Amino acid sequence: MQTTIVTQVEAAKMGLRNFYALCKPRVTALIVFTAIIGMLMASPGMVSWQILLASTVGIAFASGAAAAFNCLIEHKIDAMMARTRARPLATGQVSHMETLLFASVLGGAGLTILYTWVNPLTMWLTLATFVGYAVIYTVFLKPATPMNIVIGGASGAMPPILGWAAVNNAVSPEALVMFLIIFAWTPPHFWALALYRREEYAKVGMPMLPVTHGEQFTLLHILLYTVILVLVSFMPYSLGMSGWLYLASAIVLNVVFMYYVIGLYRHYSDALAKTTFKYSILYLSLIFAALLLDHYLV
Ligand code: HEM
Ligand SMILES: CC(C)=CCC/C(C)=C/CC/C(C)=C/COP(=O)(O)OP(=O)(O)O
Repeated sequence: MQTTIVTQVEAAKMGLRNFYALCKPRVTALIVFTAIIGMLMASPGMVSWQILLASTVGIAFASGAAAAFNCLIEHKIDAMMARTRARPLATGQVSHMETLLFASVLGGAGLTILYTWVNPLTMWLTLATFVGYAVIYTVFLKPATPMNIVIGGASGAMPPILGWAAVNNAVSPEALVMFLIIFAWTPPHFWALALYRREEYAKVGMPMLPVTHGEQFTLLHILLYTVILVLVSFMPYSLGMSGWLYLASAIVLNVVFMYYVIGLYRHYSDALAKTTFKYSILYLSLIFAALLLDHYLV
């Protein structure tokens, strides 16, 4: 009897772990972080905790559901790539029906929370973001063009706009600047990974830039988008949205990013591409943290 209960508890824990993994938790965490900064930047003072809580939960649920839909649509290619083969759908630990139900309930709950406790504008923008990633990017762009992530990156860049809209019920130039930072950051972020994973993408027939146009062309594009990122990252300061603390942080973060990207362009290695990819995540986390610190301290 006791053994049966223990087994059932273990099975339930395993089930929860699988559904959690479907939400791509670490990516969703950074997405939600940028959304929260969008909320906090939207007001000179403190934002009401009810709006903060409802928006965070609503956006997190919608983002997790979008990731789960992506896993559902891509389970076959996920099963063929070393990086993704342990995902619960690829291993068969959760079924297609369970995933569909989970993603629908989670996404529906997220949108309902946003509509009811935040505002309809945020709900509609989040729905558009959801469709942009789960349908436009995953179904149409990803298998069709090496520019998939440039266009699809618009969905990943939306969270600060969602956060801003949650607080102000509007979209403003400051929110667009934060959008632009993530939008310009996405190509170096993804192509650094796609370079050292290019054989896997080629094997599953995904037309990622290193597969279709080769190493040197991809490196040049990483470099060009990083230059755009550097320019865009100074906009919060030049528009008077942020002060010296942000400026100093952006300079340091940009110098390091350019150092990696130029190094990669001159002497490519998988190890340096991996370091650049990892640094891209640190870069985005810190530049958004700097926006926030500057907002409250300077
Ligand atoms: C179309 C846009 C994007 C593409 C194609 C992309 C692609 C990827 C890929 C392929 C990985 C590796 C995941 C893994 O190994 O499981 C990854 C990791 C990651 N991405 Fe992105 N990404 C995009 C946008 C974003 C955005 C907008 C954010 C956050 C604001 C983000 C944050 C992260 C984080 C935190 C990781 C590390 C995950 C981990 O360590 O498990 N990405 N990205
Ligand atoms: C608020 C809201 C609805 C946000 C949705 C936007 C969203 C979840 C963007 C995530 C971007 C992402 C995980 C890209 C991974 O690329 P990939 O899917 O090509 O990577 P993979 O090869 O690891 O599956």
